[in-house]
Amino acid sequence: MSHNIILKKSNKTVNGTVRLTGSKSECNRALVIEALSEGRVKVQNVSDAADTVTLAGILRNVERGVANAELAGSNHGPWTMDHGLNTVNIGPAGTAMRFLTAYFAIQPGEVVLTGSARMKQRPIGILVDALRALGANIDYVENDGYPPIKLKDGFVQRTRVINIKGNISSQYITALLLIAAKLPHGLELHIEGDLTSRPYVEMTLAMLNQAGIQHKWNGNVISIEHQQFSETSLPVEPDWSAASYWYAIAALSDEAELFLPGLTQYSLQGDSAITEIMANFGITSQFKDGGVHLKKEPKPLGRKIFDMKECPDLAQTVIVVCAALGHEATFTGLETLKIKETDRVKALQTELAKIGVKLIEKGQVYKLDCSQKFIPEQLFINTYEDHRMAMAFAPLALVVPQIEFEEAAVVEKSYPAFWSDLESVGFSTEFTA
Ligand SMILES: O=C(O)C1=C[C@@H](OP(=O)(O)O)[C@@H](O)[C@H](O)C1
Ligand SMILES: C=C(OP(=O)(O)O)C(=O)O
Repeated sequence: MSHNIILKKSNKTVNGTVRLTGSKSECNRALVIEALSEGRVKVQNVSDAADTVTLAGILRNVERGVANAELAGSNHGPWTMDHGLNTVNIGPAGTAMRFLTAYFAIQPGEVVLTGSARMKQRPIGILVDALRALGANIDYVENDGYPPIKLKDGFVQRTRVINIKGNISSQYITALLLIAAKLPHGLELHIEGDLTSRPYVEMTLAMLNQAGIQHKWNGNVISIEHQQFSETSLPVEPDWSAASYWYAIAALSDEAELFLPGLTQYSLQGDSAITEIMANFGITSQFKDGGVHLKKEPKPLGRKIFDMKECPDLAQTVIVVCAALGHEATFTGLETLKIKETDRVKALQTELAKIGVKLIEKGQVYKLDCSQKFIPEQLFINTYEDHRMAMAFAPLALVVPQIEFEEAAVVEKSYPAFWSDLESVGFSTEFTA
């Protein structure tokens, strides 16, 4: 049953402490590393993001044995039995889809990996081509280049050198790096062209390193030899992408003092760049007491050019804040937004039009035009099955008296407590039937 949610805030002051769930990106890497490590690596602080819960459930079931009749026979949860084959449904979880493709490619047994309707439109051909070149047997079940895919038995490594395009999704590269140390001949990954979302690749290598896996990165070549994981635990930091919505709330408030425990200045998460971005909107970040304190300072607005290539998940947050403030900024690095949970560029354009703001595409550059901006009494925001559409527009409730969001549960993908956390600092929420 789906419910919308109505969000209001009667004043523009926001104070409080918000404990964010673990990073979905860190946690999904940690879970795959744990599964590959044969019991050596343990994850600490597992996130309750739905994407992570799904991935953890699948890996737990693999550990218990793919042929487990009870699980395979059930139509509930991620496992179903379809024409005698195990079908694993990862729903809308992009990283889980990509990481599991590499993971299952080198496991014994046959599995069909599928996902939500949107997942079937999110490309995976670059990763499948790379895995096939390595020696995996993979078939497309419906459309070439897209899930669902059938991962068959009989992986035999044919080469250690793989060329891969870097400009579509870094998740393909992470997926390959995660399995690299398990490959009998290791992996030498040659990244062709630009590398998008680079901090996510750095996060992967840093976490592998914490788990005892060494790498070399020279120019565009990353290599990992066949190696054993060491006995260790992988701690997961709270989610900086989730923190970005609190920075946006602070930016649209008159007065804000927020404490986000557990976040660190030298994070593995590239989205910690939100501290530097939001300094342009008068938000100071002070790292003390084991977390970050945000404070709104009365300052003129700062820079007007933002490149989101290294932090694409912050794009919606920052664009909505600029729109709300009438800050006519220019954005680059938005290319990959079109293949995420929805076409985020189109979704932003449609929803911003509801406050008279245009996001104008000129080749690789996007410009906000706020000349016709207006603040309505009420707003209805469509969310397109994209958690970040809901969360990025929620801070607007500091400016618009009442906002209704389609499908409140959409936020569960990465931040299940989002609405209750808003309530805890004085927003009012009401679910509609
Ligand atoms: O590796 C990861 O954890 C992620 C990488 C990014 O994707 P792309 O590399 O496709 O930009 C990001 O948008 C996504 O939310 C999480
Ligand atoms: C793009 C995202 O996730 P994924 O690619 O893992 O579905 C996201 O969380 O913004």
